[in-house]
Amino acid sequence: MIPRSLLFGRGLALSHAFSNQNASTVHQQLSMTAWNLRSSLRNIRTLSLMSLWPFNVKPRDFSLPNASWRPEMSKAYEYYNALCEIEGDEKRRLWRKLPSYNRVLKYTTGGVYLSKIIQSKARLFTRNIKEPGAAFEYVVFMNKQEKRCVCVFQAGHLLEGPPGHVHGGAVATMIDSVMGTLAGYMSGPVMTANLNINYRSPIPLGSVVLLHSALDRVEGRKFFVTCRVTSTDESKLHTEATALFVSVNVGHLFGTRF
Ligand SMILES: CCCCCCCCCCCCCC(=O)SCCNC(=O)CCNC(=O)[C@H](O)C(C)(C)COP(=O)(O)OP(=O)(O)OC[C@H]1O[C@@H](n2cnc3c(N)ncnc32)[C@H](O)[C@@H]1OP(=O)(O)O
Repeated sequence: MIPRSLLFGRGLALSHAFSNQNASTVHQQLSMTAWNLRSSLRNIRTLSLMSLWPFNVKPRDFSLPNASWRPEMSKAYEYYNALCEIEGDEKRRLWRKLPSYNRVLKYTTGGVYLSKIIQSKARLFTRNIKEPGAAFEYVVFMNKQEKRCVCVFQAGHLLEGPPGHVHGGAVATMIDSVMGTLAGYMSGPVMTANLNINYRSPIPLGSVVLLHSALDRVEGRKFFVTCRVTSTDESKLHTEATALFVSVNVGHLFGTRF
């Protein structure tokens, strides 16, 4: 049953509308009531879309182009996207564009620290700002055969560190995410064990850069990965990094080793 407070927002009730008001006020209030009813139904629909049931909504793919992308971002995207379409045969394609969602898993159980409410509210750090272009705008292209990937990254205004430039932590976040995505793509679930970064030149806020990441070597569960952040024409080096990722079982990720 729909609660009365939802149907008649702002305390507006039909009985009240008909008792002491003149006709035009009654008409106005009836319109308001209809409006409230419509907006309540909209609310209910929104609530159902927000539910934890995993199969009712197609999640937004944040890696697709949007209006906030600068021409340089679109150009780099189109370049790598064209590489993805070179081979007709799906299996023989060297490059793949990875989709990107704002949740790692729709709903997970078994975490020792997370309540179900926190789990349901959890969002991927790099995708938790909905406003297009405000923060991390990026897309990853993967080349599994060559054990490398390229990420096109446009740094939004919310990522400021030094005036007019991107925060070093935001750069580190992107580097960790891209290297982690590569290691994870090659091996399954991984965690960052070690990350070393050399900042060579600051990245202007709002600019577009490329992150080139490669799998250097594998030793048992250890995946050694490198990353270079450059301008889109690759003439300028912004950042260099190396990292160690250790493959883990799913239980480790959720805090329950089984
Ligand atoms: C799944 C869904 C995917 C979704 C995609 C979303 C994309 C987003 C991607 C986002 C990505 C973001 C990613 C994130 O942000 S991950 C979040 C940040 N990372 C962490 O919180 C990790 C915390 N650490 C641990 O959990 C454990 O220490 C790990 C799992 C790393 C290892 O503990 P474990 O008990 O399992 O293994 P082990 O201790 O036997 O060690 C194994 C081997 O590793 C060597 N070793 C360990 N540490 C170091 C070190 N610091 N330097 C050098 N070596 C080190 C060690 O000597 C040994 O070598 P060997 O003796 O065998 O030779």
